[in-house]
Amino acid sequence: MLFQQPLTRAHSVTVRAPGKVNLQLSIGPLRDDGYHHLATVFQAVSLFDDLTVTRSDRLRVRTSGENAAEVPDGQDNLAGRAAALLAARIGVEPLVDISIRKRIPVGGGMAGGSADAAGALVACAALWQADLGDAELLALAARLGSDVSFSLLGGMAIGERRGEALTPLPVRSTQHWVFALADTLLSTPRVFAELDRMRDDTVPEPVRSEALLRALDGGDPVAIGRALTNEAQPAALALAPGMGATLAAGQTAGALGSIVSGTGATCAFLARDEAHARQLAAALEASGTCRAARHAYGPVPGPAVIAVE
Ligand SMILES: C[C@@](CO)(OP(=O)(O)O)[C@H](O)COP(=O)(O)OP(=O)(O)OC[C@H]1O[C@@H](n2ccc(N)nc2=O)[C@H](O)[C@@H]1O
Ligand SMILES: Nc1ncnc2c1ncn2[C@@H]1O[C@H](COP(=O)(O)OP(=O)(O)O)[C@@H](O)[C@H]1O
Repeated sequence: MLFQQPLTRAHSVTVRAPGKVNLQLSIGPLRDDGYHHLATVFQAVSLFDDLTVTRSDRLRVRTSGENAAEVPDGQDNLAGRAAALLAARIGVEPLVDISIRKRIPVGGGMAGGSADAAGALVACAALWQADLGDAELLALAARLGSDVSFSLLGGMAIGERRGEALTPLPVRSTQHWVFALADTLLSTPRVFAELDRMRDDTVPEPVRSEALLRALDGGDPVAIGRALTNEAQPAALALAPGMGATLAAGQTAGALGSIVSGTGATCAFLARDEAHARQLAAALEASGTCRAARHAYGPVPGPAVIAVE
């Protein structure tokens, strides 16, 4: 059992849930159901949201931290939806206060909402001593959003279909990243719609990048940096052109790879090692092309219980 940590009548459970970056994002044609087939390589990274779930008389969600005002409350919040879905599945009332401390940039292409949903599944499963297997928890995750299954799994994985069909990848090395946080938020459906608008009718099915998988196998950061690709990037740049200057600043400062994270608006820069990442972060902040630059590393495990009361 990967995700469940049964507890005896705890009052509250705190979980730490990581964000993600896509090292490859290949996007097929628009499907009839409004989604796109993907071939992506997800990596969970050390930018974390902390989420505390406490027994209560009703379902509430409160958010604090950067851009908390942009995050909805209650069942519009993905963490609230996750708690309600799990409660319905196991036949209990979703009577919990969920308090989220956000560090993953909101609308940043780093799956913060999905991290919170996955964190809520783990925390509530522990609080309610839910007797579910990993496969069933992953299936609940997939119903909440395309990215939530990976947010639950953590580590590194290939994602296919909507992104929910996962093949875990072995971890051969640690990557050090700098994430340049933007002043703007980007909406995932808007970026996909812009991509569809920019493309002609002959979009091929997405394919896994063998070059990236080989580079990850070898663990050489220079090769990994060269193999980073993101087909959503032109659409994200069309909607948030300011990211162009951020990407250029990272390249000038010596990043091994510079890429929009998912559908943006965060830019991700690969560094040689931790010291190089700290230099890059300082150079990006000095460039004035982003709101802030954060060092993080990956892969890291999925949501983990860090406190029980
Ligand atoms: C693009 C990715 C890449 O990892 O990440 P972000 O940049 O948002 O972090 C994900 O696929 C985002 O996953 P997630 O945020 O869970 O998306 P969902 O809630 O399932 O879908 C939101 C909307 O995005 C579009 N969508 C999402 C996934 C997919 N495979 N095809 C799509 O076209 C659809 O318009 C859908 O209505
Ligand atoms: N717990 C949550 N955290 C962040 N955003 C959430 C959450 N629940 C719902 N949302 C909504 O999802 C939108 C995008 O979520 P987020 O995961 O931060 O970005 P992205 O999809 O770019 O990775 C937000 O603008 C917000 O309206």
